[in-house]
Amino acid sequence: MKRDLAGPGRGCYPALNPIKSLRQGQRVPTPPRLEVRNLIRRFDGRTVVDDVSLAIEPGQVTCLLGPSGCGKSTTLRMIAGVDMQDQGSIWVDGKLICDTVFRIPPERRAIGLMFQDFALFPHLSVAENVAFGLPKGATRDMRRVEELLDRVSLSGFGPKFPHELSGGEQQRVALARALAPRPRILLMDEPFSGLDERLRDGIRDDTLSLLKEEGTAVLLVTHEPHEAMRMADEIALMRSGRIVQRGAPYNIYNAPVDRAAAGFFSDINILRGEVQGALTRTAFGEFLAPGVPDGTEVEIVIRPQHIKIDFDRAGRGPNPTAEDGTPARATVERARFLGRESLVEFRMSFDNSILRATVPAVFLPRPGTVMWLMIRRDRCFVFPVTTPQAGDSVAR
Ligand SMILES: Nc1ncnc2c1ncn2[C@@H]1O[C@H](COP(=O)(O)OP(=O)(O)OP(=O)(O)O)[C@@H](O)[C@H]1O
Repeated sequence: MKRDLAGPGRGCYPALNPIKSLRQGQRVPTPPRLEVRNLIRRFDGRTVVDDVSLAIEPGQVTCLLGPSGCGKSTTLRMIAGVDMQDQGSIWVDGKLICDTVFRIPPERRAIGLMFQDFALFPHLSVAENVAFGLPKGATRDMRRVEELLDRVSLSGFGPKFPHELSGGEQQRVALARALAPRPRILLMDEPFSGLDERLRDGIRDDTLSLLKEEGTAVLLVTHEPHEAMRMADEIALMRSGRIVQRGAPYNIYNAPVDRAAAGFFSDINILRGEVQGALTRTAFGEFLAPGVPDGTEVEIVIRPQHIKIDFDRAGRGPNPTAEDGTPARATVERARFLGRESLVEFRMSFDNSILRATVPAVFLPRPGTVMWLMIRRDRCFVFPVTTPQAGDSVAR
């Protein structure tokens, strides 16, 4: 059945009601460039995408970030139209493009794709590769091709063939090819994963400025927190098929929703304690746990860079402060210089547990040295106890 997508009914963006809005003297809200609502996908009875909803504005880069197998690529494939959801709908500029009944085919979605294997056509020149998605015929807009090649710093490369280019150059051609038809939306699946580590950050930055210039709404899939922090206006953190947290990189990093979210972005230390009278006792003094019943175990998460180190003063540490709280005595187990920072592992006198601290300098105290540690209380997160995960340092 052919349906008029602009008209009322299923294809009409339900949040819009111009008449009502105008009566109230308000501006008509613009629908997001891309919106997915409650997408669900099951394979062999297993739910791999579980009620995923997202909205992306023009010029915005959203990163779908999560560990391998959490359902990121499957989400992208449904938006691209190469896989079908079992439930949920996909909307572009307020118009339905796909639900479980209605489906616009991939080639008519005006969505650009740049997937992991961005393979260029080997028998076509660079210019022909970039022109591939443009309307066919003699009038193909070669000015657009030249403009894009120039913009990805490959002007003059048009007559070359893909095998004559480096991996980074090929990636830039692939980006130009994806952007040539001016897609309203670009879906990128681990687009930088094949590149040399040293090249990546530069290419990420160049790609980001081009995407911003073009005003494209971008959904980028990655399992690398560093990449998401560098590229995203918004991160959607995904785990086991669900989006567990969404927000600006700063907010996701500084206000993680749970212990696993904190641990996804960096190494973490865990202090464990039992709540008694709304307080948890740790090596670093007492922490407030308001409203938590007595006897509940909680975890206090602290990143290694938020641990302060001080010297021993004949068996005493620094005086407690409001910001840092009570210092705790610890002995150096080992110290390593990692380039940008030094990583020092301490054994806590309080309970023999290990805590890791980083220092942005060369700092290599001898094993056995007694020192005092303080933790930035404003950088601690208190969560109910969950199962330990690889990489955690747990103190009790
Ligand atoms: N066609 C399929 N048939 C059966 N299972 C599938 C199919 N496609 C994906 N899966 C499964 O769905 C889950 C999610 O896969 P998906 O590729 O979306 O994960 P991902 O987060 O993108 O992982 P990665 O970062 O490793 O690419 C995986 O367990 C995968 O094995």
